[in-house]
Amino acid sequence: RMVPVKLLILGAQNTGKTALCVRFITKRFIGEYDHKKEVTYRCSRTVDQETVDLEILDLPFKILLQSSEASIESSIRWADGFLLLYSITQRSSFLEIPRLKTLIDQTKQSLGSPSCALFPTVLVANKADLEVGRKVTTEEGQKLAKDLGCGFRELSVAEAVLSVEAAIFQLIRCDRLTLDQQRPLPDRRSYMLTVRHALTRKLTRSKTMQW
Ligand SMILES: Nc1nc2c(ncn2[C@@H]2O[C@H](COP(=O)(O)OP(=O)(O)OP(=O)(O)O)[C@@H](O)[C@H]2O)c(=O)[nH]1
Repeated sequence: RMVPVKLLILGAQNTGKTALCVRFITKRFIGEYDHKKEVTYRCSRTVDQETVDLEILDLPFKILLQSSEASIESSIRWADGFLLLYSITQRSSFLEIPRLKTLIDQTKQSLGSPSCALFPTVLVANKADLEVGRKVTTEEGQKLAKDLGCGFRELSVAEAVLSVEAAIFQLIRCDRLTLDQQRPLPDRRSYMLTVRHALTRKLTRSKTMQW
């Protein structure tokens, strides 16, 4: 694939969007960030023996709130796949997810895309290390992901780098699958011919076996 895969990370304030991006790019966990602006991270990774160029856009929640609808929509239109983040310690961030998913679906559908299955999305439940402060169960996360038709991962950006990679790789694999589905179907006539040839061969063989 020549063009980079473009991923957009969305979620409520303090869910760990920037921490996740930085973890993925640098493999390090950095607790606090001064900047609160929109950042696009660029990198290359090997996924299933294939090099993939990536662009990951981190939209801080404040910017999301202040932005005009048009500029959020243009970020959504730009993206090939979405990571929706909430924190297991912040119930309001979990409740924010369906609204964000609806925004994605409406924006993509307004482009004339036929189905929401065409927009790979993974729901990420972050801060799994803060078990004592848990406000959203794993089952609730799984159920929401199922209802919204997304993948699901519960992880801790603070504790594990591999699970962050796994979540992003899952999204890239979904994206690839989507591209495969969008490939044109084989020509109907040549397909019918293939079936006819296969049937003829089978019939001839069974006749030979019978007689
Ligand atoms: N304990 C714990 N803290 C985390 C984890 N991930 C992020 N944090 C902390 O959560 C806070 C918010 O992280 P950010 O990455 O700035 O969150 P954000 O979603 O980018 O926030 P906005 O820019 O406000 O939208 C920071 O204090 C992080 O150190 C995690 O897995 N575990």
